[in-house]
Amino acid sequence: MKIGLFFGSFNPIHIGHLVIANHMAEHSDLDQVWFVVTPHSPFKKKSTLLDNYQRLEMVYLATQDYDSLKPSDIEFNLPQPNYTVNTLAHLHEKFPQHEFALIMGEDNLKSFHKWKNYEVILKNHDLYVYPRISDNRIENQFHGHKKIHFINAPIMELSSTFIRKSIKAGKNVEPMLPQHVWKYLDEMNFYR
Ligand SMILES: Nc1ncnc2c1ncn2[C@@H]1O[C@H](COP(=O)(O)OP(=O)(O)OP(=O)(O)O)[C@@H](O)[C@H]1O
Ligand SMILES: O=C(O)c1ccc[n+]([C@@H]2O[C@H](COP(=O)([O-])O)[C@@H](O)[C@H]2O)c1
Repeated sequence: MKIGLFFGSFNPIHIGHLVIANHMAEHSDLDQVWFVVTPHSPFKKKSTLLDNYQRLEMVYLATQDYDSLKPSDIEFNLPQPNYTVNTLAHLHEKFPQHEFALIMGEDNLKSFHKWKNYEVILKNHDLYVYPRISDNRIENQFHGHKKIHFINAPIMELSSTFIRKSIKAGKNVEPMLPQHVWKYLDEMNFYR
């Protein structure tokens, strides 16, 4: 199978993530999309992060009704911060029968040259890039690259940061979250 990996903190997972992942599964040659819950992203502070298993539970709740979308805890037992190149090597060993591609927003492609061993990632994997509004420009080396595929998914300008801040300020965020996720985080009093 060809599997697209959507890496993120998912703190919490929101409708934006789900729309992009579903679009990739439905409108590209990817058979499945796995949401890889990252314990500690290399460029992010850990301070506002919920526990790994609580973030995984929310991804599970968001994806349970979709056959082609799956949660993954593959990074939970790998060294931190989690470098994607290491995770890809680990996945290749564990699932030699699958082909793994990376899903990322245009914003992340603009800083992709700062990722650990990004040349190795590009040598061995396809990148599926969706549009995202952001500053900066895509490096020349990535224009017309045969491993980089631009997929015309809808632009969803939501962010987990905005959702967390809104909850803290007592605002209603229900429409921005998959329904089961909203119920769970409301019951658990997360981000208040
Ligand atoms: N609204 C969105 N549309 C498309 N991609 C998104 C959206 N929000 C986040 N992403 C991308 O999804 C991946 C996982 O996102 P992440 O969990 O880091 O969410 P985030 O909403 O950007 O989080 P935070 O606001 O906490 O930094 C990242 O590659 C991020 O760029
Ligand atoms: O491997 C790297 O050097 C690297 C650097 C930055 C980000 N990443 C991955 O990209 C994912 C999205 O990053 P972020 O910071 O936009 O949440 C994150 O979960 C990491 O898995 C990976």
